[in-house]
Amino acid sequence: MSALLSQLTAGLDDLAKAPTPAMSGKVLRYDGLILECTGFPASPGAICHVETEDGEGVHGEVVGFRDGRNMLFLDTPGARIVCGAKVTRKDGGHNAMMGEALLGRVIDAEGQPLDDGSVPVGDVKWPLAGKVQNPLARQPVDSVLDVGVRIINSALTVGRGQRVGIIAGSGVGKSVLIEMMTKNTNADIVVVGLIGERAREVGAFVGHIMNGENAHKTCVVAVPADRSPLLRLRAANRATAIAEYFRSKGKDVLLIMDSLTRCAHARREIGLALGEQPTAKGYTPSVVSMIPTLIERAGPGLKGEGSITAFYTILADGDDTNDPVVDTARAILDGHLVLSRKQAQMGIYPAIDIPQSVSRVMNDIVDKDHQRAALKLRRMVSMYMDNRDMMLMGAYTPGQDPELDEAVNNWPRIKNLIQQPVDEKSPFPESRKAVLALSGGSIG
Ligand SMILES: Nc1ncnc2c1ncn2[C@@H]1O[C@H](COP(=O)(O)OP(=O)(O)OP(=O)(O)O)[C@@H](O)[C@H]1O
Repeated sequence: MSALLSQLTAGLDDLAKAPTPAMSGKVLRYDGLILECTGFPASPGAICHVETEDGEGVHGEVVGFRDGRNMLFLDTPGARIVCGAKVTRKDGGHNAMMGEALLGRVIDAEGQPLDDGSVPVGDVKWPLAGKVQNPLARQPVDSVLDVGVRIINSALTVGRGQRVGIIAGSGVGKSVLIEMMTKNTNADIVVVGLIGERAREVGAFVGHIMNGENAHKTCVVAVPADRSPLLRLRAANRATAIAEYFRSKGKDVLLIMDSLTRCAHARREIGLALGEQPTAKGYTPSVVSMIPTLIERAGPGLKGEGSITAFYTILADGDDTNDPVVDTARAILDGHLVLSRKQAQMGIYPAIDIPQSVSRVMNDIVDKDHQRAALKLRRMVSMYMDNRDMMLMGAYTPGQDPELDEAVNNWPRIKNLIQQPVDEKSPFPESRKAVLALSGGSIG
């Protein structure tokens, strides 16, 4: 017995004397963005500190290793790094601290405050890349999430756990729409990821949503366009991780990611810098795999958990709705809202193009009367919009097509249903009543 004990003690002593693996290396190659250093144990996603000539130091994320060397993508492109500079591994690359302290706060990709408050201190460690869930164990999407926007609640009803794209060109009212949802939803928690937007816009947007009645249950993660692509992707992961954390606590979370396209651009920048082959519109294969990975993290939770209802804004450059990001996202999302420039030009806001938009879960979560009324509204809008040019030319004569006549006669009421000022809230029961009243269903 005593021999075994002394053997064990000796073993422990040896272990204590063994050299700990070096957690630092020296810069060998640097092209202004990607850095290679002598290898040390660090998996992709780990954060390292790199010494700079001016003594400030910068951070980089390990994106891989090759021939025994670590490759880092820097969060400060063009930093003054010299050959042989020291690279040291830091903690905190893979996890983030979560807790109630995040609510009512605006933070950056690293979890540092962008508002006037102190660093929000969480008490639970959560992986930034998310926790893998058994898809079969997830709850179904079977109840309505009230987003407070009449046309969405009534004609494109969103379910708790649904993932929806907002596809739009520039300046057609995306930001105002997400501001309305953020302020008016009845979700328990709202998480907004502002990724790669203009800094001025970020400030204005945060100012608006953090003054609403939902501000106390809202967390914003913001990284403007001028920051490194790495930070932009980190912010998207952090926002999703925060939503996952609150879902695991049984909360129904509304996650808004503005924009998925800028996340794709960030991934493209990193992929190209690492030598990936560009495909359509310069997007690299890693972009196509990143989009489903990010979107699949949202959705309903496991039994006893809450849900993440997610909206991803997708920029249709030049109003091209066949963009690869639009295509990839549309295939995996459970619905999309297309914002129409034509409708915005007519001054009808929110400029949601009803015939082109779809909520794939609506029929599972609303009653039959509501479904019929929404379908009728869709037909009337489509009829009116398709024949509008003819009417403007004076070629429309009533009495030739009863469906078109009905759409024309109802147009002022349809417009009233769609139009909603920024500061107006339209709860789900009221929105449902409005569409049933318009389409002649029983309101009951
Ligand atoms: N519900 C609304 N009621 C009245 N006006 C609106 C509404 N929604 C949008 N607008 C008008 O549309 C303009 C553009 O909206 P917004 O800034 O949301 O567009 P965007 O698509 O986010 O633009 P960008 O692509 O530049 O970020 C607003 O300044 C406002 O005049």
